[in-house]
Amino acid sequence: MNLSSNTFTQQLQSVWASQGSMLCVGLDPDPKRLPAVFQGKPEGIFEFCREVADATADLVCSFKPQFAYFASQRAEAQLEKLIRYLKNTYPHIPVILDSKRGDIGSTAEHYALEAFERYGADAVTVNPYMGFDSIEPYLKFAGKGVIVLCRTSNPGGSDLQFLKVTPSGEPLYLHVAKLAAKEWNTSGQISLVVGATFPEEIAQVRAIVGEMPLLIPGIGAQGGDIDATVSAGSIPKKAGTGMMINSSRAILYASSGSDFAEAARKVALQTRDALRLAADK
Ligand SMILES: O=C(O)c1cc(=O)[nH]c(=O)n1[C@@H]1O[C@H](COP(=O)(O)O)[C@@H](O)[C@H]1O
Repeated sequence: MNLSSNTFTQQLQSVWASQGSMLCVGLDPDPKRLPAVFQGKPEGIFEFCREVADATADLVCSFKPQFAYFASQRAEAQLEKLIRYLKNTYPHIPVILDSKRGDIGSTAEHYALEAFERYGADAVTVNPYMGFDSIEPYLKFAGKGVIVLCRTSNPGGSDLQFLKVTPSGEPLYLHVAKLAAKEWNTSGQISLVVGATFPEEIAQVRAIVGEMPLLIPGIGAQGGDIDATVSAGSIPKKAGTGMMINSSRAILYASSGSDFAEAARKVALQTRDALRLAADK
């Protein structure tokens, strides 16, 4: 295990305890859905995300800005500014850059520099399809979190992730979970993505990975069931820990009016409380 202080995993342990929340608010600023006041404004994307973050910061265990929403709008500078703002204002809340990168080692080195040095994220999502040498460059950044796609929340995830890949008939997503937990995670930096839309698979993954943190998108707009998700992903005797359960659109676009921040807070509060209730069952 990595013993350097304030690692992503340690940040998570502290924030689960101090905030009493497993909610991750996803920052996916869709230009078509931004409230009118931000449309066409030079730093409208940054300002929208900042206001939602300020309205929900006491309710979350992490924030997860999604890279594509910024890059498609030529708003990488606003993403940099947003992560800097979040880290300065809420240093106890880990920021996950969701960019789902995956490439050969020499290129992955630059994706890792992008995530951890340019953007200053605490963790990044990565695609394991190209194997360990495509993940290794991220692990060289001691203490940073590397969140590997395992069983994704989308329906098409089954196309490949369910293929049986071992003589014993193990599906690919469980093979990824095993590799990640038993071979790749020598420094304790790895977490896995499993979708809230597939609670049975969350339980299978949890059984393999022990106490490894899970990023679980798919509640809210994708319809994942909160009770089933929390029950499947819980760590025995450690209720309220082990999961970053993401909701983006249901919180960000709870209202398209001038009350968007208040409405986002209301949905975030309901979601955090539903997650807490489920954990206490
Ligand atoms: O890695 C992710 O965050 C991710 C993995 C996955 O399997 N499914 C998934 O929806 N996501 C991301 O989680 C967010 C879900 O957004 P909502 O469906 O609006 O809550 C989006 O930013 C997705 O890109």
